[in-house]
Amino acid sequence: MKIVLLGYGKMGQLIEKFALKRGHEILLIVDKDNRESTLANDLAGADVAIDFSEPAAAIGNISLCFEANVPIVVGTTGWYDHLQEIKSVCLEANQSLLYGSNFSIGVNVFFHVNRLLAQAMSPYKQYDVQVEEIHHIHKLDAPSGTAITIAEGILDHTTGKSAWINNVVGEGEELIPKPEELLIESHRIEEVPGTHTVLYSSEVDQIEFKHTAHSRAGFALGAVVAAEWLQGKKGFFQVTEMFDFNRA
Ligand SMILES: NC(=O)C1=CN([C@@H]2O[C@H](COP(=O)(O)OP(=O)(O)OC[C@H]3O[C@@H](n4cnc5c(N)ncnc54)[C@H](OP(=O)(O)O)[C@@H]3O)[C@@H](O)[C@H]2O)C=CC1
Ligand SMILES: O=C(O)C1=N[C@H](C(=O)O)C[C@H](O)C1
Repeated sequence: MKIVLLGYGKMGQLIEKFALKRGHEILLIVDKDNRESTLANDLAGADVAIDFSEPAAAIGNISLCFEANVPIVVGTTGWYDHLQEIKSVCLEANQSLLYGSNFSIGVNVFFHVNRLLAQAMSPYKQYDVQVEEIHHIHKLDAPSGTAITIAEGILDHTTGKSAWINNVVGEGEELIPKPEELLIESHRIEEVPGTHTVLYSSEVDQIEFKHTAHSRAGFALGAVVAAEWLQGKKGFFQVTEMFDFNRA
């Protein structure tokens, strides 16, 4: 595949390595030096674009790819308030987009089991549930996209909780969750790649369900595999659609 990289920071550079290893070609890199001047014409000839830029840049990059008729994989988080609007544009314009808050296999298994766990816990009202995420201090968005996906999985299966709220520990005044609110607690510590924990706590015990990324390799390889998966498909997809957990 001929790939355009939108964003060439920590993730973009690692994705380049995995893409080359898997026999792909990097056609164009769009980053701080050329992002203002990049036009749809510059993307001509690309099979796919992979966006790991920043929350404020994602929508512009998606529009650029739609204009250029180039399928796009979006790993950038923090733009999900615009998801429905982008989905409509994508479908109306017959374009291809795959997005995911987390491309690692481990986290996608975690998403699946998180839903099963929420279902199993739903009758036991003596347990309160909370999500915790830990990331590096450079992260621009909070809560993490992964934590939002986890929270949505819990909210879908937990009666009595209707929305999530977020506290970034050490930043501003901490919100006290109401019983119907699901707390996502965010921590920003040194260079942590990404740790997510779901906690069910009662007076007598606690269940901790945790995923720890040891590096960014799982995210980067997953993004390249997602770009391969998207080839020849039209429509609006989530990374979870690449996995079939019902086989086991
Ligand atoms: N879905 C997943 O599996 C994962 C998602 N992420 C998400 O990916 C995003 C990037 O993460 P990461 O690589 O760690 O961040 P970095 O800050 O290391 O890299 C982002 C890069 O994007 C550049 N950039 C900013 N605006 C644009 C633009 N309009 N077009 C192209 N490039 C632009 C930045 O340049 P400059 O510094 O000059 O502004 C920077 O080099 C984040 O939103 C993060 O949450 C991260 C890991 C996994
Ligand atoms: O910014 C990061 O680093 C990460 N962002 C994604 C998120 O917001 O969930 C995925 C991963 O946890 C790393």
